[in-house]
Amino acid sequence: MSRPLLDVSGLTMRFGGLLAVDGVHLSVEPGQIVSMIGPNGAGKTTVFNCLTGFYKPSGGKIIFDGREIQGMPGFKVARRGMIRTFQHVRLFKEMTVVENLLVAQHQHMNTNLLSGLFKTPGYRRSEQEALERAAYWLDRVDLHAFANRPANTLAYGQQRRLEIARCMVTQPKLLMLDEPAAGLNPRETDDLKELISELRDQHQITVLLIEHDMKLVMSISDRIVVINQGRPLAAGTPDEIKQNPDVIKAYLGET
Ligand SMILES: Nc1ncnc2c1ncn2[C@@H]1O[C@H](COP(=O)(O)OP(=O)(O)OP(=O)(O)O)[C@@H](O)[C@H]1O
Repeated sequence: MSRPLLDVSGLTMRFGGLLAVDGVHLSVEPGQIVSMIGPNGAGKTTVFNCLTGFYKPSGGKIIFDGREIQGMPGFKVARRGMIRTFQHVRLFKEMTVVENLLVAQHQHMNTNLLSGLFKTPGYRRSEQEALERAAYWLDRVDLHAFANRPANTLAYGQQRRLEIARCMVTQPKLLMLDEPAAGLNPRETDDLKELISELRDQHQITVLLIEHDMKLVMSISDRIVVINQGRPLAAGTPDEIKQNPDVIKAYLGET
């Protein structure tokens, strides 16, 4: 078996007296789609926040792409290739669709103020590559026709797809999606499922997903990790998780 891209052990996050995440372990192999599920308030988003450097975990080890990253600031984690979306759409709403994709790449571009001021050949090359990547991903998410529209004029499902494109232009190693299907209609959810599968199958992207839509989770995931009250409850294939009595009791039984 290959080395996991992400290997989390004993992850703990305490907010005052509340142990929101308590000894979570998680392993994600390259090229897999792994879903994290659990009831509301189980600690899933807190795990995401710890992984991506938004929170400094109270304990535990996070190995990403062979390096320990626990406690590393978010911008450094992002530069190492761990990129996420949020539960609520966070686009630059007044900017156009394509501008959103260019801004995202600037943080990752190998240029500085001087090269930008003097428009050096290296800077121009980077700009050109950024534009080409933006065009490529706009095609993939079916938004090319909307490139020059302000992001806030897009339908909700399109904004969600733009967020994924915005992650993809930064060429991540791990794409983390926090409830990407929330608020989508069944048709948009199907499109999303197709897009995420395409990312894995055609672009070899590894995906870690938080999602409440069980139909989507069960059909798309290679592995599922279940968290309940901050603690790991079960991990396995969709079939194993569907049949796990603890999971049925804690989570699926509720729906
Ligand atoms: N910044 C914070 N300060 C204090 N408590 C927090 C903070 N963030 C999360 N919590 C608490 O940690 C617990 C886990 O919350 P979290 O949002 O991680 O759950 P979740 O599994 O993502 O839930 P949902 O599925 O509803 O999004 C909750 O009790 C929440 O109130």
